[in-house]
Amino acid sequence: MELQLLNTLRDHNPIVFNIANFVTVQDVANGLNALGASPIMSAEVQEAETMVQIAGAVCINLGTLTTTQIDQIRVVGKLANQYHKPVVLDPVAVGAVPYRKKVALELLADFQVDVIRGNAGEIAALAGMDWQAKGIDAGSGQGDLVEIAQACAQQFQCCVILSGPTDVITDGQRVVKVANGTPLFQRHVGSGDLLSSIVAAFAAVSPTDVYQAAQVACLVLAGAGELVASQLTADRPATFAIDLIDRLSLVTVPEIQTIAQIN
Ligand SMILES: Nc1ncnc2c1ncn2[C@@H]1O[C@H](COP(=O)(O)OP(=O)(O)O)[C@@H](O)[C@H]1O
Ligand SMILES: Cc1ncsc1CCOP(=O)(O)O
Ligand SMILES: [Mg+2]
Repeated sequence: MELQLLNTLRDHNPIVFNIANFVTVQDVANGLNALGASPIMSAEVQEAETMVQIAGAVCINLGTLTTTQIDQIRVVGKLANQYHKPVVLDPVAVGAVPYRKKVALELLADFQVDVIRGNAGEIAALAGMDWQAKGIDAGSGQGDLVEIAQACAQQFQCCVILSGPTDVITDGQRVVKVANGTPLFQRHVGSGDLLSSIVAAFAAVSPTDVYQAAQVACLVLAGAGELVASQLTADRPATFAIDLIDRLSLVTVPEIQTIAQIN
């Protein structure tokens, strides 16, 4: 895995254009900034073309979608394809809310995304596979996570990250698993949103190999979280979230390499 991409990202400080949800927008902005990217959020379709032009990549989050935002997303997605900017889609809660699934499938038919990043409930829903999602959370199911992720990637001709205790990253054929992390990620709302935006940041500095960018993003975030958790003496979700921002700013390639659990 090309972990040096972390240093490349910090050298280039790429602009990441986020269509964010209103729950976690500040966590996402601060997380990207700490890592070494330059976040910008926009909800205005009139400035869509400029946003896409100045950005290295686009992250589209469906967490608090509105009809106006869906129209903006459609314009932004098509512009990103036209300007060859990588697009990451975070299909928040499509496994639990049929309307969201319908919207996500329509958007996926309107423009090409490079990476879909979701939890098991979200990726299974897009792949049309059986799963019991629970709100924004993964929920439960019996299916094989690698098969679900591969089916989703093949259906939408893109990379898929099915995140959770182990992140499954696939381009539809090849599969890499990152087993790092901490259960504290699940105790903080917005961990998945941050991962999606970090994937976009790495895609901005690796636009010709988003599969590689997806792997590095998963390892850097999960590794940083694991390092934070190893210093906490109790279950402290708020402290975890604060310390994660600091760690994203300080973490080095050798530190991540030492703890990497990849297969
Ligand atoms: N139980 C867990 N153990 C380790 N890491 C986890 C665990 N649950 C989630 N993560 C990590 O949290 C991040 C967000 O993933 P996830 O919780 O699946 O997204 P979402 O918040 O969208 O449901 C990922 O980096 C993932 O590796
Ligand atoms: C609580 C909530 N409601 C709509 S979006 C959102 C945040 C989802 O964040 P994540 O999927 O990263 O935990
Ligand atoms: Mg999520």
